[in-house]
Amino acid sequence: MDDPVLLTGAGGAVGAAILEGLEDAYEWKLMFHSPPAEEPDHEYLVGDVSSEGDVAAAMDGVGAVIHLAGDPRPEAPWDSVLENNIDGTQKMYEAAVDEGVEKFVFASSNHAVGSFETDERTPEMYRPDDQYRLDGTELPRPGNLYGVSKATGEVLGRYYHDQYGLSVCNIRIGNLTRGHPPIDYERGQAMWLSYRDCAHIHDCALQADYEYEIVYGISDNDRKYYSIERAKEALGYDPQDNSAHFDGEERVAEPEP
Ligand SMILES: NC(=O)C1=CN([C@@H]2O[C@H](COP(=O)(O)OP(=O)(O)OC[C@H]3O[C@@H](n4cnc5c(N)ncnc54)[C@H](O)[C@@H]3O)[C@@H](O)[C@H]2O)C=CC1
Ligand SMILES: O=C1O[C@H](COP(=O)(O)O)[C@@H](O)[C@H](O)[C@H]1O
Repeated sequence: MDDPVLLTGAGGAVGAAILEGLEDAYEWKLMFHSPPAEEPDHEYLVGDVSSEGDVAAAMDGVGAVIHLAGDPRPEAPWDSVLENNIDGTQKMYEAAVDEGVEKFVFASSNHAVGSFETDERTPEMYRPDDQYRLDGTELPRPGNLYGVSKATGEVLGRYYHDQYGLSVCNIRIGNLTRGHPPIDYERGQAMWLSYRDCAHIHDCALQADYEYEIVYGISDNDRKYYSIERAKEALGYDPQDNSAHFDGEERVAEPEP
């Protein structure tokens, strides 16, 4: 990727993981919602993804997009997800087409499929010996309006891929936490995404050749109910971390060489 890569939501947690891992790997153009506390080392702008003008300015001159900006709260109300997540994502896609962007990577979520976690399947599906897997070919099944907005983002990508030819990768991100997996939270450990695996999967999504993909963005956890096979096949994802290698905050095993 020779052209700059636009990273929206650059001031957030996922943005931090990506920038920490890939700081020097790309020419970044960062979009913040409010002025950053410290002057970034990269080109940046402040704007809102629901503003056509801000989005056009952000998209100017970029060859690829990682779109993270939005309301990330599972309990977010409809008004907010409609404006920040759905309308914002549609404006991003429209501007990406106008700019002739090649690749669009969208931060989807485990919450797009949250209703697969039925009373009958839980908590067993969160455990290492359970074989239940979602693999990205299933239809969305959101458990909240935030999940509806993420499923809608995936469908917007399908439309812009089919009608305008953009390469689109939807990463259904699990639970990103810094340093160690969530503690006393089986579900969170099953969908843990470490900071370095988060940077790596986004790197893969910028480098690989694909048409339209939906993949799960989790580390290679012993506990899992999301398959990472498609991310491996389509993107060359090779995660290094596993929530089973931790006892609380402590790493108790190293990744396999
Ligand atoms: N952190 C996680 O474990 C997961 C995150 N995601 C998704 O990844 C993306 C990033 O999440 P986080 O970094 O955790 O959230 P965050 O809240 O830390 O970062 C989101 C950023 O987007 C910005 N933003 C919000 N609305 C905006 C708008 N209208 N225009 C411009 N910027 C706006 C916020 O100011 C914030 O800096 C979100 O789309 C979220 O839904 C999905 C699954 C799991
Ligand atoms: O999509 C998201 O998912 C993570 C994990 O979900 P949770 O229900 O286990 O909290 C969440 O932390 C994050 O805020 C959200 O954007």
